[in-house]
Amino acid sequence: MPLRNEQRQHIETLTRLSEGQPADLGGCREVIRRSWERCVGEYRLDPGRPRPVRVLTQQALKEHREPVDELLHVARAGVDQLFTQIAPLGYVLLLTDRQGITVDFRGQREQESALRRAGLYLGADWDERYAGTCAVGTCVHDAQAITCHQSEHFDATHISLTCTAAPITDPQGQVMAVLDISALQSPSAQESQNFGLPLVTLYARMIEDAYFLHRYRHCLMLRFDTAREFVHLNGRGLIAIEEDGSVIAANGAGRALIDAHLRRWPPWSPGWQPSITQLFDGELGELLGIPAASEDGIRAFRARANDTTCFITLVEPRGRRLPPSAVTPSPTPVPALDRLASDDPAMHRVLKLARRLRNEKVGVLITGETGTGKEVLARALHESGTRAKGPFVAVNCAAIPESLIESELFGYLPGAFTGGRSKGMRGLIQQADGGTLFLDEIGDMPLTLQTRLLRVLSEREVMPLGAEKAMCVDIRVITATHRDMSQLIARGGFREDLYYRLNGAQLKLPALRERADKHYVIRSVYRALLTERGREVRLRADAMSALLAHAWPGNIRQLKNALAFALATAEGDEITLHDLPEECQGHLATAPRVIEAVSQGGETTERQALHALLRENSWNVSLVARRLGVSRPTIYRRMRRHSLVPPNWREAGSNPEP
Ligand SMILES: Nc1ncnc2c1ncn2[C@@H]1O[C@H](COP(=O)(O)OP(=O)(O)OP(=O)(O)O)[C@@H](O)[C@H]1O
Repeated sequence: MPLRNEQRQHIETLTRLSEGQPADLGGCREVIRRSWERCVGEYRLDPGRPRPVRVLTQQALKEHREPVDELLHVARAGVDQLFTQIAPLGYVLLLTDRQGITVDFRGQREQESALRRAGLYLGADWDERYAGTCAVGTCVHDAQAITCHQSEHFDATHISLTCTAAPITDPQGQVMAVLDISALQSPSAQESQNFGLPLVTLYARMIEDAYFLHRYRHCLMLRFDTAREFVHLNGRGLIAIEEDGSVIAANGAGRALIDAHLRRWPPWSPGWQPSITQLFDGELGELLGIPAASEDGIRAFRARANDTTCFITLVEPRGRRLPPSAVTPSPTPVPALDRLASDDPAMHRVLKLARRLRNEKVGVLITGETGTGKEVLARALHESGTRAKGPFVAVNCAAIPESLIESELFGYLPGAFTGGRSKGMRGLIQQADGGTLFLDEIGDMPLTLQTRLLRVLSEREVMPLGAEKAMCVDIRVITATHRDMSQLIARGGFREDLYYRLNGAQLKLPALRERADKHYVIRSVYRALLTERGREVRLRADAMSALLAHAWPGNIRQLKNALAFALATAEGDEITLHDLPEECQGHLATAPRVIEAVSQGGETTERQALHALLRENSWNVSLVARRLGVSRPTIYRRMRRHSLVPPNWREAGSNPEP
């Protein structure tokens, strides 16, 4: 067959390359250049002698089809579906084995002879060693998806074709087949093929997963994704396990998670594999109990490899149910604590520890951003323990002026100081006798009082002002802070010995934006507000979506305020997106910057962000507090910390006051 002009030019370029002469490879992609070098160097292919297409005999084809028979069976639906999408665009479909032999094919009958001549046919050999650089062969070699467009093909016979291929890997991660779409003609611009790569990759993954599910259909399997909505439909990760939690096999995403785990915790012995309870932060009984534990059969767990939240469903072995003994019973219910969360992994850990601590006397320090529910958790701990019948006294150390905090906490006898009540006062510590004393914002407690508090804790006695004799108290102390206590201790602002006394155990509440059970939190806060108001108002899906998407710098407090605002202003019997405060409707810019700055611990950035927000809101502190979802005193405190003074106060020469 006479060669066309562009074929002659192509041969010339590749011949120069093979002879080590300078060749014009301008714009040639690295992956293609490496393949060309393999063709001339390793495979000794001669660009000057284009090779005819090789199609295997029926018998030889049968020998190639047999080992992949199971895959061909499972892949059929995916192959047909992909072909219906690409056929109208003039493409054909090839499924090859790992040697590049076409073991399944879909194409247009009316083009049969042209397709056969081009090698787009059942039995055609697309091994790089024979056919040179091509999508299938190069994909097998590099184990990655590739488009080989026109003159990127090595052999001049193929330079009018455009082909895109993606590997289908087996559970060990080896290429077992290749899915390819090809066309006889196409526009010369490579960009015209941009649609192909993601499409073929998607179908290759679907076939890979269908094969995995089929192959391990008699095993227990975990299917996971980072989006709850996709888990059942198209969860990316699949891990087949034994009933004892050891891993049998995993698909691509599952193997990626295992690899990330091994990178974080390198194994002590070669070939060691983490078990499922090492991969995910949960007990085996919790993982095996997923179907019974949630309405949608999905539960969130933390992946230890990268600390992300994974939503997991359990696929039970076909025709076999798990024996009930495999599923450990859920822990004894503790309603006061249980209602605080649904299936957020971080909350799950907090509540598990809280359950254990509820009747212990150890000091509990609750940390977390403002509004995450530290006081709510402290109260739940109190209500769930043996002190529930005793008092719960909450003290916000930041809200009481420094001059009063001592008398408030310790109390005083009549006449102890001028200005005191004539009958004296029982201090808050004494008021908590037999119950729980909750000291919020403990980091703001003045140093002198820290010393006195330490004495109360070690001696279990309190000495009111003006008293000569100490009085016994039986209190459990729970503290909370949103400040970095180690920094505060390093700066000398907090006594280290007191800190260790208070911090017998730490419960760290996650920010609302990080919680996997946001939906549950929104629903329960909303339900509580409706009950309080005795109303029945529906929360429409658009409002719920905006609430789920919002960053909630002020956490649950801000959420509660936003819902209360919507309930107060909504006119009909439902809350829509437009009833929510403007900043929750999806275009808030400044507020998250403030909270980001805070969470990154950047004082300068926090100052700048807060300053910008104050200016933007004409120094209206109430408005800024509402936008950030924090209290006014919190804003005043931050303004004081950063020496931010409103212009009108500067003129009057006064200080910001809460
Ligand atoms: N699980 C919950 N369900 C319903 N409401 C909640 C929940 N958690 C917190 N809230 C509400 O959110 C608001 C803030 O809660 P709380 O005062 O406990 O937070 P905090 O972390 O102590 O805040 P701060 O750091 O500002 O002291 C309160 O109005 C509380 O009622």
